[in-house]
Amino acid sequence: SSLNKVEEKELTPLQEALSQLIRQLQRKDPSAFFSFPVTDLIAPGYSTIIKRPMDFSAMKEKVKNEFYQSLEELKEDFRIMCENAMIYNKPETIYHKAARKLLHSGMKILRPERLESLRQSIE
Ligand SMILES: COc1ccc(Br)cc1-c1nc(N)nc2[nH]cnc12
Repeated sequence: SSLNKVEEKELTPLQEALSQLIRQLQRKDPSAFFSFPVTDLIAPGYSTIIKRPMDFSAMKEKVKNEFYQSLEELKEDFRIMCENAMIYNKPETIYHKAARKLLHSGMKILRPERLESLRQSIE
């Protein structure tokens, strides 16, 4: 109607699939360490050490703005996000350990066969 100024935009099949994958991945981050960008306040010097910051909110923004052209590009961002935490944080920290655990569970969710069948379902 003319009242709702903000147009409801339909999600494409790719956006639907990407959003579903992000939901599944976020469930593997119960502490929500990866929900939002890491700030230099939280992690001193982070922005000088980490060249390609990534977090789930940035991924969702990229889905919304149709930045991802494939499921693989999401997998790459997910890997970068986990690797950033393992670069900045020492191995004995909870963040390094959480990132390692998240990476392993995420790679099962994003395993090639799974993405292949999902890709075929949205072609
Ligand atoms: C958004 O980041 C956080 C939020 C809340 C809290 Br408590 C910690 C972090 C955080 N801290 C550090 N050192 N490294 C990270 N890698 C991903 N998360 C983090």
